[in-house]
Parts: sequence; structure tokens; C-alpha cells
Amino acid sequence: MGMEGIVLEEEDAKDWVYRGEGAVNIVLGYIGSSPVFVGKVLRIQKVPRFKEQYTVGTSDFSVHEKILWKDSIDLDTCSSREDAEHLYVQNVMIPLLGSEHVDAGVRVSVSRGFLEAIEKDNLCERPCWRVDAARVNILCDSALLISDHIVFPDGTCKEVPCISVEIKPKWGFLPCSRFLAEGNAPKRSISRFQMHQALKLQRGETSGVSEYDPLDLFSGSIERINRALKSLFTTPQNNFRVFLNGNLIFGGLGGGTDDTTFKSNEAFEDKIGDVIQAESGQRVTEFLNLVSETIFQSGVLNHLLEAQKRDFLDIEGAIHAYYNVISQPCRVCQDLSDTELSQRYSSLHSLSLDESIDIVKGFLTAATAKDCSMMISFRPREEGDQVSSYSTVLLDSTNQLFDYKAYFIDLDMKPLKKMQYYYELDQKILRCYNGLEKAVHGSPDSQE
Ligand SMILES: O=P(O)(O)O[C@@H]1[C@@H](OP(=O)(O)O)[C@H](OP(=O)(O)O)[C@H](O)[C@H](OP(=O)(O)O)[C@H]1OP(=O)(O)O
Ligand SMILES: Nc1ncnc2c1ncn2[C@@H]1O[C@H](COP(=O)(O)OP(=O)(O)OP(=O)(O)O)[C@@H](O)[C@H]1O
Ligand SMILES: [Zn+2]
Repeated sequence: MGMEGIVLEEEDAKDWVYRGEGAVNIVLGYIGSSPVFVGKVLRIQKVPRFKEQYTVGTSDFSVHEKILWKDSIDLDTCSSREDAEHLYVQNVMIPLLGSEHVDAGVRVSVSRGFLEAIEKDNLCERPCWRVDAARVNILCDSALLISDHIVFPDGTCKEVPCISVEIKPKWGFLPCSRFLAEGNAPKRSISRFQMHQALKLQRGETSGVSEYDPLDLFSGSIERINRALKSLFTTPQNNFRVFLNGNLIFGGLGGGTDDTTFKSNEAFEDKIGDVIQAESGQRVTEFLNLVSETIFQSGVLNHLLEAQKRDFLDIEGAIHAYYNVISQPCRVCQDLSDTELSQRYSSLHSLSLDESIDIVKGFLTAATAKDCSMMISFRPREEGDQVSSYSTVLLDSTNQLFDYKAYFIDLDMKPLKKMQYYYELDQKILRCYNGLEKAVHGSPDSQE
């Protein structure tokens, strides 16, 4: 469907309603009647408030970034950041995740009046802390039109309910790089997500530790997938949300870690009564079974795991390749006084530019896959429904058959300059986790 010639103007803003947002984008659902937009969401870029100037265009891509991605995207010919992001999804992420699970969307032109109206009209819907942090970037001239993953477009005439989950799975594997320092051994046995919880707790970014462990969700075992879902339900943080007919009924809006709007189990049980035909008190369990079964059967996370594994050296290895790529002295090796230690990384520093580029590209691609979310939507099929174009899943215990679809969202390119930050964050997480271990198990030299 061509979007040429279409420009969203100020008066169109009333047809778009707040859906949610992350740190970088705000997402609106469509309630108007234009066939071009029905069943779509609009994803609009934001700009941090503390940043003095709005920016547009691709000036924020560095020379090295342009070289890094040159085989997949010609960043020089991109007219805007949306343009570049769109090509990144199209050329880098879709080949990894499969086009049946990703909609790259199309760009649509927006006027400044439209963006200003969107900013003004949605202020009260947005979480305060998100409003304080960023606003709509009114200098953008386009936004992305993406299919709305929480509705089924070929709406039957009957009112069929639709229930959707949004899961931010995070890192599904343990690193096994030979470049991990000895002191960092916990990384080989404890998930990054669980270790990060300790730091988040210490920094007050969460008030409680999540029970969720991504290794369960990615395990391929139905029991462990189910355990992961139960943990997500108990401690959702920003990793789990549920929508009923497009409305949030469980989890926090706006993506924060700790603004979970707690809804009692009973209220949730009542709300999903139309979709899950189980007795009250059993519906949550059955719903989580349905999601587990779907993840298990569809194998949709296998692709994501493969994409995440493009990081095969871990940041402790990739950081050295990064300094090769930007042709600067390695800050990590510089700080190592011990020559023996820095010898360890000399093999990385003698790699060719192309080899270094491949390592860093793999790392950043994996970073996208470690931070994206997955949306799975379900609608019950009824006796007499025609053959469905969707996959189906059977909920054994209630003998209900559901259409479902699974999509990945938020597949943004991670900036190259974040590499040093990734290295530092990793060190902080380890220091904090090791400190905690000591506190719990006693220091190594304390007598038992
Ligand atoms: O570093 P992490 O694992 O904490 O991930 C960040 C996310 O934090 P969380 O999932 O809550 O732990 C963080 O999410 P929140 O803003 O905390 O919801 C962002 O997704 C961030 O990506 P970006 O800077 O917007 O490109 C994420 O940064 P990246 O590491 O993916 O670049
Ligand atoms: N295609 C879609 N269909 C339905 N809902 C969507 C879609 N895309 C995004 N959303 C909703 O909007 C929210 C914000 O979108 P998104 O995660 O893309 O924002 P972001 O700013 O890029 O996030 P982050 O801070 O993680 O980078 C999502 O959490 C989801 O609830
Ligand atoms: Zn180095």
C-alpha cells in the first residue's frame, strides 16, 4: 500500500490514541475509519528534554558507524533517522528473525502541526516520569506506520475478544567466551538478567527482585517456559504486560521497571472470563498455560536466541574489537598494568578491520535482540469459523482453540558509541553481584 502523497495533518491527530512508549518512541493506536490506517499503529520518535536542540537527519551517525553497517545500510543516503531505523529492521533484523514475525512498517509523512497536537493531546495519558524525560520530536517529518499487533485485522462481524501479551524476554543464554576474566565466573552460570537485578535493587531502580529467569523462557522445555510465565506474572517489572481488546489489564504502562499497576488476581480473573472458559480461580493458570504452550510450539524464541548469540565473544571480548574499529588505543588494555593480562587480548587487537567489524556488528545486532519485545495475540476460534490464515493453538484443559500471531517489536539499532558504556555496565553488574555474594556467603577467607 503506497503512502506517497499522504501527510498526517493537525486535524488527523484526534484519530490517534496513546498506546504506550519506551525511552525513544511513543506509539499511538488508530481509532478513525480510513482504511489505510485501520489496524495500524504509529510509532513517533521522541527527543530527551534535557537535550537543548532537536535533531533530525542522520548527522548523529558517526563515520565509523557508517563503515560498520555499510554492507546492510547506506547511512549516507538515509534522509532521516526513521529511514535508517526502517532499513535496519528490513536488512539486518528481518533476515535473522523472519518476516513472518516482524513488520518493518512503512514511513508516513507527518506535519509539524500533527506532531504538536499529538504532544499536547497525549500529555495526560503518559506516565509523568516519561513526560519529564522526553517529548515528541516535532522536527521529524515522518513516522512509522506498523501493523497493530494487538488486533486481528480481518475482523469477523461478531465481537470476538482478543487477548495479547507483551514480553520483554532479555538475554536468553550464558556467555561462554574465552575472554571472560576469572573473577567474572558467575557470568557463566547465572543469567545476566538475574545479576542485573542486584544492581537495579542497589540503585533503587526496582523495589524487589524479579523471580523471572530468561534461561527458563528460552529453555525449550514446556515446564521451564511455564515457570518463566508464572514468575513474569508474579513480578512483571517491565517484562510482562497483558492487553484485552487493546486495553492494558496487567503490568505497567510506559515501560518503566517499577510502575507496575498492581491489579488483584480476582480482578484479572474477571476480566479474562470471556476469553478463557475456565472456572474463576483457574483462569490465570490456564491463561499462562496457553501462552507457555504457544511459545513452546511456535519455536518463535529460537530465532531470537540465534540473533542474541551473534554476540559470541561477550562484551569482554568485543570491546577490544570496538577500539580496532574506531582506531583508537584500547582503553581497557591501557588500564591493565599486568602485561600478561593484556597479552590475552593481543590476538583481538591483531585482527583485521573487517574481522573487527564483524565482531562489533554481531555484538550490536545481538544487543537489539536482547532488548526487543515480543507480542503474542490470541482470539478464540468458534465452531464453524472458516479455515484460518493464522496459526492455531489448543488449550487442552478447556478444549478451546485459539488463533494466534507472534511479532517482535522495538528492533532499534544500538549506537556504536554505546560499546564503552556496555563494558562499564557489565563491570558494575559484576562488582555489585560479587559483593552481594560475599555478603551472603561470607568472604572467601572467613572460617566456616
Ligand atoms: O542495558 P539494559 O539491559 O538494562 O537494557 C536497557 C533497558 O533497560 P531494562 O530492560 O529495563 O534493563 C531500557 O529499558 P527501560 O528504558 O528501562 O524501559 C532500554 O530499553 C535501553 O535501550 P535504549 O537505551 O532505549 O536503546 C536498554 O539498553 P541496551 O542495553 O539494550 O542498549
Ligand atoms: N506494532 C505494535 N502493535 C501494538 N502495540 C505496539 C506496537 N509497537 C509498540 N507497541 C506498544 O508501544 C510500546 C512502546 O513501543 P516501543 O517498545 O517500540 O518503544 P521504544 O521507545 O522504542 O522502547 P525502548 O525504550 O524499549 O527502546 C510497546 O511497549 C507496546 O506496548
Ligand atoms: Zn584491548
